[in-house]
Amino acid sequence: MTTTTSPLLTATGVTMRFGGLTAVRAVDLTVAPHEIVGLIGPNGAGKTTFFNCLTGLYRPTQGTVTYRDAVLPPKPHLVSAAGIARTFQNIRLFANMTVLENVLVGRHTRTREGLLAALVRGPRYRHAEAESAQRAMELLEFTHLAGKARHLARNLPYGEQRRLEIARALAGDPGLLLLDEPTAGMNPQETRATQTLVRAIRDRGTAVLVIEHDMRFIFTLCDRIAVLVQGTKLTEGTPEAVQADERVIAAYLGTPDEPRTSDDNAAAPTEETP
Ligand SMILES: Nc1ncnc2c1ncn2[C@@H]1O[C@H](COP(=O)(O)OP(=O)(O)OP(=O)(O)O)[C@@H](O)[C@H]1O
Repeated sequence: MTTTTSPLLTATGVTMRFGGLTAVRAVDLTVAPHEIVGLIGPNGAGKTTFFNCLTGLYRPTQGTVTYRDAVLPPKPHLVSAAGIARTFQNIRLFANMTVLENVLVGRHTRTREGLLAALVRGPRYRHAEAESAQRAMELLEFTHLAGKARHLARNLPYGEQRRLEIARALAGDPGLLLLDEPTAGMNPQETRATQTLVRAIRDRGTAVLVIEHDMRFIFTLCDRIAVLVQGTKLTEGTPEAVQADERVIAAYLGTPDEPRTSDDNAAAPTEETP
């Protein structure tokens, strides 16, 4: 579903250098409301580094990222407060907290009650707390985890832990969700369920940008796909166009290529440590 409305997210000329290594080079990308955009590329292409530039974990060496027309500051908490949520390649749940508590943690960007209010536990705080709990339960229903709300996160099967991560990311009511390899380690059934879930997330009004190595997943799910190779955007287009592009096939098959760019006089890294 490609739309003509103005983009939610616009990355312009995003470059990220680590010393002499240019991990991401002048990448432009947009995500429109109601879009599912895929980001693919061989191992080490710069996909996660690019995500880290979008979500404030890294301050890009060059380039800007805007969300709803405002330039995003390179601070993760400000990016999530602005309305962008993400999941990570490796599971990052609070293993010894319940499923419900994990989602409630994700609500903190939406609740404005401070520490004092929490200590006093006045009516406004209790109202906010009840509202958060209700919203968290709705999200657990949506992700088919409501029956496990009181279970410890560490006791969930792998596929459900990944779904819980998505539920937690959605708890801040983001306008854009970034998923980093959401189906890694999943069996085919779990992968199909994730595909259905991502579509449902989009249908509820949250745009999605997804990194994934599972090509069947990406090509059947995304409205548009961008291909990164050695830090540079090789091409971008519909799944059909990208699938038919011989340069993409060559990049994956590993035709002899130029070595990764190494700028002797590159600037020192300016990223924040994640
Ligand atoms: N913090 C860092 N410091 C130095 N180099 C880094 C850092 N993070 C990533 N790199 C390098 O940048 C390049 C891109 O890595 P990145 O993890 O972004 O690729 P990727 O496309 O996400 O790979 P994969 O598909 O394997 O997850 C790699 O050469 C990697 O070694």
